[in-house]
Amino acid sequence: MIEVSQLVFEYPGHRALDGISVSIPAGSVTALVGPNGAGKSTLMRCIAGLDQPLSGHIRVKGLSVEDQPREVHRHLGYLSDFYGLYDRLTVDRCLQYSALSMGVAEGQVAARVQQVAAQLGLSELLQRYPTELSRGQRQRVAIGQAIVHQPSVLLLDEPASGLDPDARSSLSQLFRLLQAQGMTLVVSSHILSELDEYCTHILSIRNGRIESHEALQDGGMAQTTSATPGMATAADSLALYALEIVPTVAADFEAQLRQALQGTTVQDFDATGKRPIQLWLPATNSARAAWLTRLVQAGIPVAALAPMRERLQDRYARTAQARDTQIPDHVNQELP
Ligand SMILES: Nc1ncnc2c1ncn2[C@@H]1O[C@H](COP(=O)(O)OP(=O)(O)OP(=O)(O)O)[C@@H](O)[C@H]1O
Repeated sequence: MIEVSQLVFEYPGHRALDGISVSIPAGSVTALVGPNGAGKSTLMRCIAGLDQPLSGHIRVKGLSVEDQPREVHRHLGYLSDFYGLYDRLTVDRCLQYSALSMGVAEGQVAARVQQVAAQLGLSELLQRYPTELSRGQRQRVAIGQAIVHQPSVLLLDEPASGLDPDARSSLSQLFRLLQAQGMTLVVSSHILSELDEYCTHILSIRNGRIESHEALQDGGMAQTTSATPGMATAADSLALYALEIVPTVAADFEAQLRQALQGTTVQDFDATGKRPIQLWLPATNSARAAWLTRLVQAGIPVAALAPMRERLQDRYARTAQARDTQIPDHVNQELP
């Protein structure tokens, strides 16, 4: 749906994107993450055709952003991190204006505005002016403006900043609904727990380069990964599981459990049985079954084993840890 190839973008004296190539599949919800200054907003602006890259190409729905920006805009919604609203137009007028400027046929504008207002809980606010709205309500109007023309791709830069927990939760629901309707979303946020709820992919960038781009399995409900992100083959891919054991009082049980789990990457260990042990197991059923058989034969009273989703926060930290422990190429070159 979005194809970015060898994208380079420079601000005067600063290279903000340094050879980004990525393919974002149709119907996915991609969390765009990275530290401050990584290049997230710049990448979104380039995809939206608002900034002209130095080199490289972007295609949205097969259309070239460089050559056909107007056509691309009809398929694309964009919410900037610093969005503006027309304070002298009512909410109704703001939405109408966006719809018309995005090419919605005049006869369909009123219906589209009503539909978007209902989706975003703005129906009661249509006759108000943006200056009379709370921050969260203004945010919803801005999102309404971005989706009123029913784009197939929606780019949202920090959409939940300044929203209260209720508003964040209804925003998550809205994103899930839009995805279910077939929309492709790219959402940047520093609040990983918020992205956790609805993302299917995580795209991590740093210093203008892609650090990792991974799919979260089953729309994110469970996830396979490798012990060393980015270096696994299909055969050695691992998935995160929750292992429940029957609470056991035997004095040497903890040692017995640790012994049985040796060689397995354990993310959260608890020998009391009060909370599940989180651990990485082979993603293939046969290999996992063999592991489980050995565990039971070792006398561990297994009560349940269930796939679980790794929190984005943990995944992000793990990727960063793997990066920090890798020996850079230039260090290798200096070795005798
Ligand atoms: N107008 C500008 N002129 C010069 N440099 C800029 C400009 N805008 C951004 N930059 C630089 O480009 C880099 C990427 O900025 P960008 O806003 O894309 O990062 P970001 O990942 O969105 O950061 P944040 O999480 O803080 O919003 C940063 O180093 C930033 O300082």
